[in-house]
Amino acid sequence: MIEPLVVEELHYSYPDGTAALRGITLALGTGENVALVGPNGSGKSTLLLHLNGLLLPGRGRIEVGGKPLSASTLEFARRFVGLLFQNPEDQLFMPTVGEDVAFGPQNLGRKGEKLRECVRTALERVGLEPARFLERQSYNLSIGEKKRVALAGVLAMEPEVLVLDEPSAGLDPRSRRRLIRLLTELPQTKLVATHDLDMALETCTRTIIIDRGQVVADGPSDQILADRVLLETHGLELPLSLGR
Ligand SMILES: Nc1ncnc2c1ncn2[C@@H]1O[C@H](COP(=O)(O)OP(=O)(O)OP(=O)(O)O)[C@@H](O)[C@H]1O
Repeated sequence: MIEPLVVEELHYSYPDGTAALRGITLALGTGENVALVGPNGSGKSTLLLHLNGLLLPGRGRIEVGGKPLSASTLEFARRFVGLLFQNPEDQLFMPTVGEDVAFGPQNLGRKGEKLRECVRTALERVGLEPARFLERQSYNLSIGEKKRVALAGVLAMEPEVLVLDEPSAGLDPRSRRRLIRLLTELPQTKLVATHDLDMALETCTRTIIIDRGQVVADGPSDQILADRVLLETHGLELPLSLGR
């Protein structure tokens, strides 16, 4: 069976010489929900940026939907993997919310009522009322609203795999709860980088810990996220729900 995401021995150093990834190997099965956790600077965002070709491996190999990621498969990979950036301001660039969410599906050939419907559905999924938000200017939104518009833009593309960088950061409690519900409902394969270990526990059956650019643990969330010693060794804390 084809695994939607495969990463083998991935190494990456930034141009200034910072070694951000030092031999990452992991694979996601179809429909799996996997949390990627680790302290600040451990390499989570750097790894995620590789998964749709925004960064290219220094060494190692990435397969997306069974195809090695390369210049000739980049377009396919960007359709297959929907990436939510850590900073929503890197993702929103059109004047209005409606145009931002429509941008991806429009590029895939959607138009007319089908396009409008897909934009409305995506906004509703992230809890933003289309009538209130479609004409709003993206740059005037609050951080939490921007994050939700950016997620709506990713969902509107209907990718096979969702790769989400800190999706709950900046969300108020009700929006966070809605996100958790959405993540448990969406059928896609998901890789979710997060510091929100309670959300990880609720939405992901598997958790991978990375520290200093290496995978240091990979297993069932209810074991990994309940292991106080393991978490503390890697600069993390027990989820609140497990009695920190
Ligand atoms: N553009 C860059 N140039 C040089 N070094 C960078 C750059 N971006 C990130 N780094 C470094 O690469 C390492 C990994 O950073 P990365 O952003 O991937 O970590 P992270 O796990 O996502 O952190 P956080 O939890 O704070 O979001 C860090 O040491 C960071 O300082």
